[in-house]
Amino acid sequence: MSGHSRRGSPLYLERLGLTNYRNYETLNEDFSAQLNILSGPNAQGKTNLLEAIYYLATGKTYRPARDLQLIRWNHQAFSIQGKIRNKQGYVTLEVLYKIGEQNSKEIKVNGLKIYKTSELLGNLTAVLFAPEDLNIIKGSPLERRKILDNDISQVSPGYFLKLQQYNRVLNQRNYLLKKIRERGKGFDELEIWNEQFLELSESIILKRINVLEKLSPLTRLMQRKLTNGQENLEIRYLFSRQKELKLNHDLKKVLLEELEKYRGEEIKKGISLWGPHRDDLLISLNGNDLKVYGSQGQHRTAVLALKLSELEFFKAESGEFPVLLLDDVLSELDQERRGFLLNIIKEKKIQCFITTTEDIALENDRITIQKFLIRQGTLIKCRGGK
Ligand SMILES: Nc1ncnc2c1ncn2[C@@H]1O[C@H](COP(=O)(O)OP(=O)(O)OP(=O)(O)O)[C@@H](O)[C@H]1O
Repeated sequence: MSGHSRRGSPLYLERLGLTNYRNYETLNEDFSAQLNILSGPNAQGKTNLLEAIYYLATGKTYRPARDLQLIRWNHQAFSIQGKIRNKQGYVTLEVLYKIGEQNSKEIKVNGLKIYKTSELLGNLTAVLFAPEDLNIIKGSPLERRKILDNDISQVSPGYFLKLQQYNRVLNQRNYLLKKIRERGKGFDELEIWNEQFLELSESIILKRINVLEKLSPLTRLMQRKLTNGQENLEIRYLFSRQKELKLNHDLKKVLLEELEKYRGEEIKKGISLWGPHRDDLLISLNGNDLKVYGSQGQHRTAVLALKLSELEFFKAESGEFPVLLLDDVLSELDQERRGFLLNIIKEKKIQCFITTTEDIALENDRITIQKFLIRQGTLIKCRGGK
């Protein structure tokens, strides 16, 4: 990596460049290391910009879209470039996606092509908070697992690789289970795949529980701070959506028992019925399942607490706070929570991008605010910052 060491300085995205990305034809902009406010009416490109930053951090979009759909309409390729300052010094990241006979994606770190997305991870880390994050509480188990998987992948690229391997093994195992159901053949092969399935399941679940045992106390603390000590938030790992798993449990034994328990049924149904892809998180407030008993406001506060604890988690794991992307959520928070959030951003020196349709007044001194107006994929920097 190039550049001088910047021990203790905050990580931030200094410059972002876009070419034919969503509704941006070209963009080349410098950002503040602290607060960047992106304001504009609906459908102008505010979320698209946050999405591009998140893409640079994770190598994929977080929205339900394929790479192909990110290319500006009637064009053949998109690119995202970022100049990042992190503990390594300066790092440049670049993603280029092209339509061709074989659609192709190229990622470069400091100008050098990398061949695995896992090598991109960790250069720029990001936490996103968007309105749809309420689904973390209300939505399917997938929404809750995604939090863990996305966060862990950013700080442990090895975990990201394990997830990719797991998905391949899972597909293969499902294919075999179906084959056995239909033709009654393939039992020996299944045993071989089961070995890998067990090994990967163990390592993924172990890492998730490990991280959760760090994240849960942080979230609990944040929730207490946000509610003047009134609410105790707890997050627990639910194996197969029902069994609570902790670090001190004999995971190998639990997994082997599950394998035996579902053996017949899996063949009958032709699909894997257990594994990390079917686990869940139980989020409870003062002992009650938040999804079932919580009010809308409690859901919102819990998600905020979770997001804030993710920031601390990244700091503890990588030594740096991530970039915080707040998509249209500030207006959803009351004055007190908004102040709490802004104070954290200021005190911890976290670079933050806030999108908004309203002109938000942020009564906050001692923080550098750079405002931008977004109009149809064009950024207009407001002079004087504020
Ligand atoms: N591949 C694409 N090519 C061109 N334009 C696109 C593409 N994908 C999305 N858009 C356009 O981007 C715009 C949406 O941008 P974005 O989601 O960033 O809106 P926003 O400014 O965040 O709005 P809101 O306040 O409503 O959330 C829409 O006008 C949409 O048509």
